[in-house]
Amino acid sequence: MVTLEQFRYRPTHATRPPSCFDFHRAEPGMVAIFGDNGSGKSTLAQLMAGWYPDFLPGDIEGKGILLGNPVGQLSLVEQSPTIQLVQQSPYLQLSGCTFSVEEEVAFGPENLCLGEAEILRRIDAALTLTDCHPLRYRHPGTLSGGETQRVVIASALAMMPRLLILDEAFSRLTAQATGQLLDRLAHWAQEHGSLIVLFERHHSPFITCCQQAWQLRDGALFPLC
Ligand SMILES: Nc1ncnc2c1ncn2[C@@H]1O[C@H](COP(=O)(O)OP(=O)(O)OP(=O)(O)O)[C@@H](O)[C@H]1O
Repeated sequence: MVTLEQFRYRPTHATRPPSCFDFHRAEPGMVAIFGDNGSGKSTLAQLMAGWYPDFLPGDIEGKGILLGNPVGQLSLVEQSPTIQLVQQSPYLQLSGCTFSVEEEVAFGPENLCLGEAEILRRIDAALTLTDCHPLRYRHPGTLSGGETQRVVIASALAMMPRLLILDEAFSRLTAQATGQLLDRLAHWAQEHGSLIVLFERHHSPFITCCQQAWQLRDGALFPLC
């Protein structure tokens, strides 16, 4: 589903040599990439989410394939039905143009021009998985950080992506909420034939839910399991 072979990304005006990535995952499931602050996690997450070149200007080298398409071939809009990225700051990812959590989660599927019944089915499933049903009629602007983070994850799930990238997407959740959500996401990935890639600083509790893991260090990925 994702292959990077001797893949290098050199940002415009880079101040350090480019990292060189080797990563391969052909099966659905949940995997993780760990790295310290400044190791390049978010940049790699954005590359895997198809942000090059629209939001990641620069040069690439090597082989990079996302869901069968070479990195940089499709625009972000073309990739949004199949690839979703959730980042660390949830407030920056709300659409800003909806008046309820339900509308917020419906925003993506509505843009896919799906029928009403399918949109409602997706909203229900996403709200259930993320425990967001009690928030359904709340204005997104009134939510806490943790609630907003769960709504942003629900919005990504409602797109039913084949590749879901979660970049420190649990930072505002309690340990208990994180554990429960990880279990559910691991099941969801298997059930839908999707790949979830977690980007995190600490191994625990993430590594135990993942089938494969890598450490991002000194500009390269080292397999952990
Ligand atoms: N492939 C690369 N080549 C050159 N510079 C890079 C590359 N990847 C990342 N950088 C630069 O390194 C810095 C840290 O990158 P990034 O934000 O991706 O790391 P991070 O691990 O997500 O950090 P944090 O955990 O602190 O959020 C940024 O200034 C980024 O532009």
